[in-house]
Amino acid sequence: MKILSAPQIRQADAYTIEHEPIASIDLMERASNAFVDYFTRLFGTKNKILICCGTGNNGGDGLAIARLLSSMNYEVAVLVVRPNKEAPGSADFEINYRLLPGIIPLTEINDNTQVPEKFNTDIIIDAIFGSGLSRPVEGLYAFVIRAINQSQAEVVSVDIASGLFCDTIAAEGPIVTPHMTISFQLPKLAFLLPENDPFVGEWKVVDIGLSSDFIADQKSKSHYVSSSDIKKMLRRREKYSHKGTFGRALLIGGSYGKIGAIVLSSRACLRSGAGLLITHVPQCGYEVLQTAVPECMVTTDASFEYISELPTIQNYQAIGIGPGLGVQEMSLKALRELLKDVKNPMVIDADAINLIAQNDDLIDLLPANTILTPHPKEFERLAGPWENDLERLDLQREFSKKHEVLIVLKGAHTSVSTPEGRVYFNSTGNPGMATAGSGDVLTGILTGLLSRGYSARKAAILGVYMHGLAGDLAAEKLGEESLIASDIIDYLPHAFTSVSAEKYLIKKK
Ligand SMILES: NC(=O)C1=CN([C@@H]2O[C@H](COP(=O)(O)OP(=O)(O)OC[C@H]3O[C@@H](n4cnc5c(N)ncnc54)[C@H](O)[C@@H]3O)[C@@H](O)[C@H]2O)[C@H](O)CC1
Ligand SMILES: [K+]
Repeated sequence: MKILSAPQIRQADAYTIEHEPIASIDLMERASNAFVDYFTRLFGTKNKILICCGTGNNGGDGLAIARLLSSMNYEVAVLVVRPNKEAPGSADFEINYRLLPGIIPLTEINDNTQVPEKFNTDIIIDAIFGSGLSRPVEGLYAFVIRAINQSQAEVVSVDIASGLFCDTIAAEGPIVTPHMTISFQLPKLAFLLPENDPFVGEWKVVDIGLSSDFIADQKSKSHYVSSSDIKKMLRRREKYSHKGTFGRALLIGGSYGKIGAIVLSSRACLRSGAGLLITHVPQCGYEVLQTAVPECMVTTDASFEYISELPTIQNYQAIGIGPGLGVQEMSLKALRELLKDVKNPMVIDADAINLIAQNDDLIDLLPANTILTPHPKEFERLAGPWENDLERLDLQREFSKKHEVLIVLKGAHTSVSTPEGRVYFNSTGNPGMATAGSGDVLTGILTGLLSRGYSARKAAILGVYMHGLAGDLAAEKLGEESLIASDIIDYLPHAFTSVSAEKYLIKKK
């Protein structure tokens, strides 16, 4: 799913009106219906609702929502915020103003003294500003937003929290801090920047039927990975296949006390479709691996405690290195040797990333399309510091372009950047996955998918999605608190089948 900028959304709006064609007021009605449809699934008629409206189209939505909810027996009141008494609202605001039934209490406020001290309501629907915000909020609007934020009510924003820009980090000036945002058609970039979290809350995108042709034609550097994107990517295991078909994977890692990391990667790699896996570990890991992962073959290093040399690396469709590796001098030597020789698709994680960050010569040795999987601290070691999330995103994009690698920056909405400068935000995963070994599992999945023949871009997007989905399925059963990395592996088969089963059903029709 593409992420469009506020100006692109405005154009999509205008294009739909002209080409569907549909009257702008009818499109507003459709959007309001879509909002109400989702809202009423979450909140019953027992709740008292106050709808705070600006006088643009976001406010117009608010008025239509008020009318629709009232017709469904919700107890609704409307507050219109209009600093300049004489200024008319947008055309569609004014139409919906006239359509507002008399039974809905309507208050208009024009200056700060009229802002109620306390909102006596269960839910506030925030429809002051939407995607048309053009400058930070001040004056009367600021007063109202502060009052909304201080209220005890549950706050639901229409399209986007009032005061938040669609395409960037939070501006100065007050911004609504909603519990939930119900947004139209496409997610906004602002929803995916962690520091905006207080101004987004939970969010849901509802379809309002903007032109799919127009959206398909738009250039966008940012994408949000949806389950339908994933279904299109997933390959079928062909009937006449054998274990060689799915490729040979090599994992390198582990050190004394950290053999568990490479065990997790190995198990995840095999669960992600690799045909054959060879895991290279220091000698101390031999029995552990053979016992914990009987399906993988094990080769051992000359060193007992650390990786100090490489096995042969030819004939592998994918190599993953890093989990549990450590940053010993001898392991650095082995990594340097690997990078000098390697032509295979590769995944680089954990201490292998730290070693690259500490040794400037290594980054240029990475083959094009290598996947690196840093968490933010590791990425900072690689690419330097940033001031805010938007800067971090730019840095990630630039790093990928400059070094022709894919960066999988781990976190909520893990972002995958490609050498073309595109960024794909993941839509699965939960806070329970912030647990030891979760990253090792991801490295295994990515290596497995690469060995299976997926391109680096597809392996990264798909792997991150499946990792998150397995974590979500595990959390559904086990809860987030107790989730451990092994659970993610245990639920990987369910993640793959849940996506592929739907896909094949679609294919059969
Ligand atoms: N996405 C769609 O296709 C649809 C969106 N709808 C809704 O329309 C809003 C966007 O409406 P718009 O009229 O363009 O802007 P706003 O309502 O967000 O703002 C109104 C108006 O306010 C002025 N303004 C901007 N910033 C400030 C400020 N800081 N202080 C004071 N005034 C400000 C500016 O002139 C704006 O134009 C979208 O979010 C949806 O809710 C449609 O209903 C359906 C189709
Ligand atoms: K809003």
